[in-house]
Amino acid sequence: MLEIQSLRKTYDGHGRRVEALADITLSVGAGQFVCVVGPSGCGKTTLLRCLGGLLRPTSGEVRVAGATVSGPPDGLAIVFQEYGRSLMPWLRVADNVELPLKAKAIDRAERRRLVAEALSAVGLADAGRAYPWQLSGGMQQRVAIARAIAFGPRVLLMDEPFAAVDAQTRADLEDLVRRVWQDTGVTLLFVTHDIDEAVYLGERVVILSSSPTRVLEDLPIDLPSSRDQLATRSDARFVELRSHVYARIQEAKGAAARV
Ligand SMILES: Nc1ncnc2c1ncn2[C@@H]1O[C@H](COP(=O)(O)OP(=O)(O)OP(=O)(O)O)[C@@H](O)[C@H]1O
Repeated sequence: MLEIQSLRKTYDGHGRRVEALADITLSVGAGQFVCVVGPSGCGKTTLLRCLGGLLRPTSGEVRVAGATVSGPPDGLAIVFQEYGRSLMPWLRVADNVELPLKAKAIDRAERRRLVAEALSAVGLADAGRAYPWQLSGGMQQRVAIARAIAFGPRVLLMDEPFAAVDAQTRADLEDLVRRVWQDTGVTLLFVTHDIDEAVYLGERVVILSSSPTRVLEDLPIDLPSSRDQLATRSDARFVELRSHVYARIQEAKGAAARV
């Protein structure tokens, strides 16, 4: 479903040249849940932006569902970290969730049904008439997730979506995303700097190197598909996998420091 071939992205400007991505090759099959981790500043957001058609690669190719990405692809939704900036403060919650649906050829009754279903899936069935600023940060992020679900994407990209919420809310949102993935069969690429989160959520964890950024390792997560915040995180295999990812990232940071 997602094909990234020899992707390179260099930013040029104001006398500063940054090679954000050196050479990334990666593919994600339909319905897979892949997490991407890497040292700070290694280009995780740049990678998602190239996939979402928001940035043009310097070279290489990105394909979504077989088509080369040259602008935002059909059937692709993105959830960003800054929920505060991604929701329209002057629109009620239900209208925020409905907004992207207006671009689709579906009638108002069906749109309303999809909105109600998505809000109920994220536990906000009774918040439709509230304004985003009347909700807590975790609730606002759930609205952003509801908006993505209601749209019915084939591909969902998430860029550190839970970085700004408290630990308890974060755990609830992680389980919510696993549930949405299992219920909808959406292809999910989830960027995070949190190693535990990546191992807990994904079927694979792709570890990126420091700049110049490449794929250091594509690690299958052989944990049972039913995950639980307490049982999974104390499982010996979970501890082994997270230690492995941690060691690889430390190694990458060490290699970068020696350059
Ligand atoms: N618009 C831009 N113009 C110039 N340089 C940029 C731009 N966006 C990102 N960069 C640079 O590209 C590199 C990768 O940035 P990016 O935000 O993709 O990394 P990241 O892995 O998501 O970072 P973090 O883990 O801190 O969120 C950084 O060195 C950053 O300074």
